Amino acid sequence: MSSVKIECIASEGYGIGESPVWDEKEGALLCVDIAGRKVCRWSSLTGQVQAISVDAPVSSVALRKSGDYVITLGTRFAALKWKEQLVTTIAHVEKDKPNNRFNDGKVDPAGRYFAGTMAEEVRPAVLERHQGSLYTLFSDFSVVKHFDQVDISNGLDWSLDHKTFFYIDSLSYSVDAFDYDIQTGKIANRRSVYRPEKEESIPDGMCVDTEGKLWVACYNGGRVIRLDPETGKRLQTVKLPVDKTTSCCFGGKDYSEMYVTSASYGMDKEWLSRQPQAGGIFKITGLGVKGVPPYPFAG
Ligand SMILES: O=C(O)[C@H](O)[C@@H](O)[C@H](O)[C@H](O)CO
Ligand SMILES: [Zn+2]
Repeated sequence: MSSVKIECIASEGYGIGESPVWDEKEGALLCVDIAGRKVCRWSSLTGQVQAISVDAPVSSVALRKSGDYVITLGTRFAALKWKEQLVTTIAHVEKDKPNNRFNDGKVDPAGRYFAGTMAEEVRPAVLERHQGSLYTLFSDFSVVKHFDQVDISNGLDWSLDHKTFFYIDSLSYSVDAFDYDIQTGKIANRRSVYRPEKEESIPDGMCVDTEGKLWVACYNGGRVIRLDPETGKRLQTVKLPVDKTTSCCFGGKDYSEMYVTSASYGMDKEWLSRQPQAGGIFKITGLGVKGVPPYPFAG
């Protein structure tokens, strides 16, 4: 058995840390602070975090084939040039829903950017229900809506054979799967592959490992769990020193390390004093399993 080690690599006290993505070229971890309206980059070489402030809640970040990054910002897909600190809008959805914003997003193996929306929260997990939708941004900058009626659009990733799309609508308390057509980007045949136990609380961000198993960050559950989407069984639980674990990705050397983001938004003083690392980024080593490199947006 490998020995699992957990380290807080940045105690930035993010409001809602989210969307960890390994940038191999930079040897860095990208992530966002949704509430703090920042895109952040932690360098594994210096241990320092650089941040770019933006003018709306930024909920996900992804690599881009042509270099730099793409982000979901408010209800927009946008391009981010890091050095220039320049943000330009690519596409705008839900102009008629001023209380909505994008939430989690990720690029599929063919370079399409998937991201879903939600109503802004009054406090964690309290919001107007069924306001969100799931979208795809294609490389030609066209946008397609897959479905609506989403509460909190969250964790997403694809199976190793690209035939299945995994998705979480947090308040449905279910990890779902769809058939995936990698040629067209279409999804079909939604079903549940896992329902969290009570102490796992709210399923949030998610990533796949090289054995095709799913890792899900449990918001208010203070843990990441490893699931077998074929059997619906939980294989492993890794507890973290903060309750609001939001998302996870693999990165580092050979993608053998796991990075976990967390939130502090909605915690009172007493809770924060018990969990001073809330809103920090954590690195987990010794899991004995590797991850899949992130796909860059093709546009
Ligand atoms: O990052 C997200 O996915 C949401 O924006 C967060 O606010 C929390 O995850 C949510 O509160 C959990 O229910
Ligand atoms: Zn999330």
